[in-house]
Amino acid sequence: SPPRPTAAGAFDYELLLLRRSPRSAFLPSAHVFPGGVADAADFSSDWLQLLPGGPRCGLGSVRGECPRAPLFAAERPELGSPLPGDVAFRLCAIREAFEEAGVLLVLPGPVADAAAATAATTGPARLLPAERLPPSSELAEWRLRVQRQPGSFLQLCRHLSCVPNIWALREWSNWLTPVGRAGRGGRRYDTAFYLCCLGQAPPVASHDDGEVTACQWSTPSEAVELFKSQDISIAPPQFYEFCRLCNFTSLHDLHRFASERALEGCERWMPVLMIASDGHMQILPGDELYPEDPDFTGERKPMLMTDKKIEDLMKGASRLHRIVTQDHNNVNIYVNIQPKYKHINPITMDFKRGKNADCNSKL
Ligand SMILES: CC(C)(COP(=O)(O)O)[C@@H](O)C(=O)NCCC(=O)NCCSC(=O)CC(=O)O
Ligand SMILES: Nc1ncnc2c1ncn2[C@@H]1O[C@H](COP(=O)(O)O)[C@@H](OP(=O)(O)O)[C@H]1O
Ligand SMILES: [Mg+2]
Repeated sequence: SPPRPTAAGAFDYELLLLRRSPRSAFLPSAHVFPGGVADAADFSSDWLQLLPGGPRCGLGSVRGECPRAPLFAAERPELGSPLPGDVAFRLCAIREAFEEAGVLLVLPGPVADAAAATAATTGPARLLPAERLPPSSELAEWRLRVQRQPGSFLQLCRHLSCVPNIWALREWSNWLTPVGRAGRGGRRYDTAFYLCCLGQAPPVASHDDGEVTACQWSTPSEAVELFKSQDISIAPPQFYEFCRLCNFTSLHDLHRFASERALEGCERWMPVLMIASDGHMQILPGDELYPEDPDFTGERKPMLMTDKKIEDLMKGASRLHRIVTQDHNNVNIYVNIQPKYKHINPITMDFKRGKNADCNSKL
């Protein structure tokens, strides 16, 4: 989201947060980023008629030296899809943002080639001006149609002579639901988080009164404060990302960082739960307690149990990368390892004492 006048040192951008329905089967009432499960329509070969040619439809290649996360590495042609996963996931993210929040991230089409895509998306993105959009009642009808039938999103793009702006999204992180946190029917998510900076005033976001019951724009530190004061509930991945975004008060700096960093790809993180006598921890890769051979399916050792206290598990630990929960809103991130993939560590703070643990913290 966009620059806006603020006091010196304050954030000049806000994040779009959506409150999930209390009836959701997974994370009811939690605040999350827009998004959802990829649909077969996101992998349709029909998209190739709208997107520029080339192996990745004009997306630059990821040149990082570290291996690609499995979600991105999967050979889609072998799975029956002509579109690379990364293209389909971006189409899914843009479709879901339209369905859930009514925000339509598209560019006037056609986008001729990779060079045109790059040129159009170097700086923070812009949405279509109102005069390029149909009347709001017509757009609302399209939104319902897409909610019912995800394939209608392609028809909408054709109707508007537009292309989903897949190039505005920057690969940011990849979270796999811990085995011990699976939802109904064992449901888990391998979630790609993309970051998109908009160089304009925040667009109107409207909830769908179904899956989503409220939309709000908040700065990263406001989101953390709302969580601390128990005004909103958020899951560990979103909490981690809010604290990571707290490093950036300037949209421009965030956009530059995310654009350069995205070329490295990202690491898939599956937190491993450790239940202690007075709380629990989500252990992340790089922590000295992270298992060498984590149980990704839950068949062997879905979570670690100890009768030690959290304090004992923290004492003397040298490599830390963990999210520690002592009460539902007393959640702290401890990290002292070097981030991989040119990423940045979250700003950490000690919520219990109500002041920042990191003396450089901007929170
Ligand atoms: C799971 C989503 C919110 C998507 O749901 P939808 O398809 O829209 O119904 C996803 O966007 C998301 O945020 N995924 C992040 C990864 C994940 O699985 N997060 C939940 C972890 S549960 C957890 O850790 C609970 C806890 O320890 O408190
Ligand atoms: N009116 C409503 N109230 C609660 N949840 C709803 C809803 N309409 C849709 N959903 C849920 O939102 C999820 C779709 O999310 P997305 O498309 O973002 O992945 C589905 O969850 P399930 O997958 O648990 O059925 C669906 O049931
Ligand atoms: Mg969703």
